Amino acid sequence: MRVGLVGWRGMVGSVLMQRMVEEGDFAHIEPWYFTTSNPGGQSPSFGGKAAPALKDAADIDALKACDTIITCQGGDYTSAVYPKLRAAGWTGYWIDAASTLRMDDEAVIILDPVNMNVIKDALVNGGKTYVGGNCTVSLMLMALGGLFQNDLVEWATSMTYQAASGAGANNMRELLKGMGAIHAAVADELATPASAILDIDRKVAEFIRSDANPTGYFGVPLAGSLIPWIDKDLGNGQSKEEWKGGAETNKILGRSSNPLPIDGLCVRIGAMRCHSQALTIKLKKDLPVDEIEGLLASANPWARVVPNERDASMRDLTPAAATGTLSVPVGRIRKLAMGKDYISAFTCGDQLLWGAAEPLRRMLRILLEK
Ligand SMILES: NC(=O)C1=CN([C@@H]2O[C@H](COP(=O)(O)OP(=O)(O)OC[C@H]3O[C@@H](n4cnc5c(N)ncnc54)[C@H](OP(=O)(O)O)[C@@H]3O)[C@@H](O)[C@H]2O)C=CC1
Ligand SMILES: N[C@@H](CC(=O)OP(=O)(O)O)C(=O)O
Repeated sequence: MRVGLVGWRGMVGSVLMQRMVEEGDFAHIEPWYFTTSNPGGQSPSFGGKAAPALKDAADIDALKACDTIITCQGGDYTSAVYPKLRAAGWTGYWIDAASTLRMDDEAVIILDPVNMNVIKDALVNGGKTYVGGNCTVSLMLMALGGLFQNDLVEWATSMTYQAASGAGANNMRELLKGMGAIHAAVADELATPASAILDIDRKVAEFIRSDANPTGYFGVPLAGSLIPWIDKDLGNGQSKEEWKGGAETNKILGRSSNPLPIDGLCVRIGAMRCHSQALTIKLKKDLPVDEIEGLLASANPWARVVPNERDASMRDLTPAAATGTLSVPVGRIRKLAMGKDYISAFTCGDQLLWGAAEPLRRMLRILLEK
């Protein structure tokens, strides 16, 4: 299978290449690398596989020569190229990280540990367009698939703690610069054990609010603060990121005609690449906590139940523990005071792996093994 790779050197694309090398995917494909900035340049040789010189990512004829195209180039690229390619008669498989096509009828949102049935139905019916889900949605479903897949959820609300990486590489850099600049603003006082903590705090607050604090990418401070809005304002009090929680979850689960109410607030915090979320879930029936934990743990090999205990939660249920791993820890599961069928849960996971690159890579494998 000739596979066109677009966006391979970006942040999501780099994680995808890394995972494809780790899993030996390049042994099964003929890679053609595309670029928007350096046509004719030398292609990389991921997985030890040589490839022709970089092709122009706007060249429809070159794209048409691919059986499958995987793009992590972004929504603008998808909007510009995908309609032209289909209009030119291309019937290959399009696998995309961008949100542009997600809600189109012809597209399936891919998260195979959760919706392999939906993917297989689409393949049988000739579906050719497969799009990775929103990172927060995918991570929630990887963690809580055991409840959703067994139709045990009446409604759910998710309050998120989303990492800087979701906004892009430059935003990750800005977070780190902000952390460093805050430290520098009070470095002398920190080096002096006798200095007054309220003086340090006042200087930090002044610095965070000052023009010297780097805020060019986020628009407001993130280090030492948080941002309670992610993505566009839909004009009804909801952010687009919050809307995706309900819309995409229901589409992934194949129940757009009978949707579950899923909503919440999405918040950016100063983590690097792990999104966390705290959930309140109304179950359809009263289930014992150990049964719930069993369902979650057995739903897929990556959901890892963390016992609802202090030490285990502090050690294993954090961005620091989950970053760079495919494991999706889920814990803090307990009955809430509202009633026996109300539970809490907390989960976190690497938003560049299950949240972005991994479902694309696995979709390619599904096609190769078809
Ligand atoms: N960030 C995220 O968490 C998620 C992102 N996505 C989707 O993936 C898309 C891509 O996101 P992301 O990977 O963060 O985007 P990046 O900005 O990291 O990369 C996108 C493209 O920018 C070009 N580029 C320009 N300068 C550089 C540079 N210095 N280093 C690397 N690439 C550079 C590359 O194209 P070229 O080689 O052609 O020059 C690259 O493919 C998003 O637009 C979104 O649609 C989906 C889920 C999560
Ligand atoms: N919006 C997500 C990242 C992202 O790219 O989402 P989407 O693939 O739905 O556009 C975040 O900021 O954390």
